[in-house]
Amino acid sequence: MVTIAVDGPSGSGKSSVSRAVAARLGLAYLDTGAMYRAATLWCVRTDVALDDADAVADAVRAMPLTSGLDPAAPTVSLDGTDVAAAIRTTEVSSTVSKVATNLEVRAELKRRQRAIIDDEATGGFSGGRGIVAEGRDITTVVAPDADARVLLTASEEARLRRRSLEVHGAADAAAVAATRDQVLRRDRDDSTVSQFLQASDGVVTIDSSELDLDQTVAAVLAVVEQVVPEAPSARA
Ligand SMILES: Nc1ncnc2c1ncn2[C@@H]1O[C@H](COP(=O)(O)OP(=O)(O)OP(=O)(O)O)[C@@H](O)[C@H]1O
Ligand SMILES: Nc1ccn([C@H]2C[C@H](O)[C@@H](COP(=O)(O)O)O2)c(=O)n1
Repeated sequence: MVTIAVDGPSGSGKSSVSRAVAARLGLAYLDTGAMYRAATLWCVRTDVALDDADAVADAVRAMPLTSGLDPAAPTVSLDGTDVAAAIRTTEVSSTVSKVATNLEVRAELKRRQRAIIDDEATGGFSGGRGIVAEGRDITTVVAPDADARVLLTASEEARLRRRSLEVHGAADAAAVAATRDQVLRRDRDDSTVSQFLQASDGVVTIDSSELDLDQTVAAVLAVVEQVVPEAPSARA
């Protein structure tokens, strides 16, 4: 069983890179940001005001969330309904930090994330091979005992350009400006409860500003090979 933890700010490439690393190593893949997004959507759909911290925490503790761990096709569903697209709307992206900065919500989602990671040690999707989990507090709070811990960073400019291209299909000044809230303001709010802007002790930093996706995946695989020599070999 190998556990790989990846944290980083918005647009640093955590999800794309972690998915690819999990696929190459035959591991499960857990997108913890999707869990916070699903929690936000659940509150909206059950008419819970996001400013009511106690009501939000109660709603999240009762949330019927399922996370599919196949890196080739990760899924997220609420009460059996696929919400993969619904959790990526601008409405969810711009309000998710309200839920993610609720400390009772964090405790509940940490408990669920830990249970998923532990399940992969004995079976689960990977059949006991292990998992790549990514988010904001995986290297520090959820899995500080992970075999490999990586902080994936990129310059503000690179992160804005990537998110702008992804959401607006362009990276001109107007498109980048429209992306600032979802990247910079969100990081500012989220970093009040998690440490993902600087690496903690023992966490390896990879700066992807000047790397393309394949090069970044290769850099993470190289770290894994170095610090976890017993990890499964990467598939082509
Ligand atoms: N090294 C890279 N070079 C160029 N583009 C990249 C790189 N890494 C990721 N991308 C692209 O940047 C966009 C954002 O990547 P991704 O969603 O993986 O980031 P993230 O860190 O998970 O962001 P968030 O936390 O906001 O969800 C995607 O379109 C992805 O294809
Ligand atoms: N471990 C985590 C994962 C995510 N979050 C918060 C921070 C983000 O605003 C939100 C959505 O994450 P994304 O899908 O953009 O990676 O969830 C967190 O606080 N801790």
